[in-house]
Amino acid sequence: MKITFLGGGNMAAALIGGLVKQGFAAADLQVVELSAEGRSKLQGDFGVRAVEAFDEQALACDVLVLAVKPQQMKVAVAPMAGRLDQQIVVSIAAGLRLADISRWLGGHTRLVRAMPNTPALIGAGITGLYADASVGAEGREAAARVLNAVGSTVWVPEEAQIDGVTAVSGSGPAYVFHFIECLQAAGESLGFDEATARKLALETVLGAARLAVDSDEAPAVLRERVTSKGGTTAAALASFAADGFPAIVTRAVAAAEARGRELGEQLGQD
Ligand SMILES: NC(=O)C1=CN([C@@H]2O[C@H](COP(=O)(O)OP(=O)(O)OC[C@H]3O[C@@H](n4cnc5c(N)ncnc54)[C@H](OP(=O)(O)O)[C@@H]3O)[C@@H](O)[C@H]2O)C=CC1
Ligand SMILES: O=C(O)[C@@H]1CCC=N1
Repeated sequence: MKITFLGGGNMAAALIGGLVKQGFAAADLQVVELSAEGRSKLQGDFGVRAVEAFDEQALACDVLVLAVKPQQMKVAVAPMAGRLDQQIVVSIAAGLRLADISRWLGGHTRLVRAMPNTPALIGAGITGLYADASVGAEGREAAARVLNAVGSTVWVPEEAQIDGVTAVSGSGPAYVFHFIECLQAAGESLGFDEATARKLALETVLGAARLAVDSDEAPAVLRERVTSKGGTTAAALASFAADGFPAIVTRAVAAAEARGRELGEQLGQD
């Protein structure tokens, strides 16, 4: 399967790195990337063909992954308008709706919306997928194959739910990194040096996530098992509750979802 990426930034590099690690041949992967520095990094790191603008070779792919920023998409896809045929086009852009992308592409409808996340780089991504009704089983399989190479996938039945996936797992790694930063800073405030505090925070998040993934029990049950009555964890969790932690998370995720919808509405007017 030949895959071309439009845009070779953070997320495309995570996907390409993941695909290469999973055994996809670099010769089957291409990138169209404006920046010369970006192109030479992708060529150097992964051995993929990287070009500045679309040419026939870049167009001759089975799957075209649109990986530029939402605000760059309309201009970036213009050179392809009316030149696509059987390619499955997978947009990973936050917010952008398939109807708008289809219009910018001159009416191409073999479109899939995907929302991956950066752990794709280590094969631990999670991607939400939604396909236009005109995409058959083969097209859905092709899109899922790309994303399954870098982690797991879930299909959602409504396109609007991709904004929810974006808010939970697309942006989610940043929330977890932020929590790690805060836990490390809290450790440093107790007198640990930076390296020790980071190790304590990182290994805790890694171990807890692994335990939760491996367990049949709900995270709430695992949490209760750490929480001795009248003990230290109970004191910390009471402090979280007093500060409204669940509501803080709910509001943050709602803000991300609303921003996705807003981006789609604003940029779709063009
Ligand atoms: N980062 C993440 O965790 C995730 C991002 N996404 C989505 O992925 C997309 C890319 O995000 P991200 O990788 O972070 O962004 P980046 O800005 O890192 O990557 C976009 C790349 O595309 C290049 N580019 C811009 N215009 C063109 C063009 N016309 N032709 C070719 N290349 C072009 C940019 O160059 P230049 O910098 O010079 O403009 C840049 O290198 C976004 O739509 C985002 O919503 C989805 C899931 C997770
Ligand atoms: O912040 C963003 O808009 C993108 C989409 C999900 C993660 N990064």
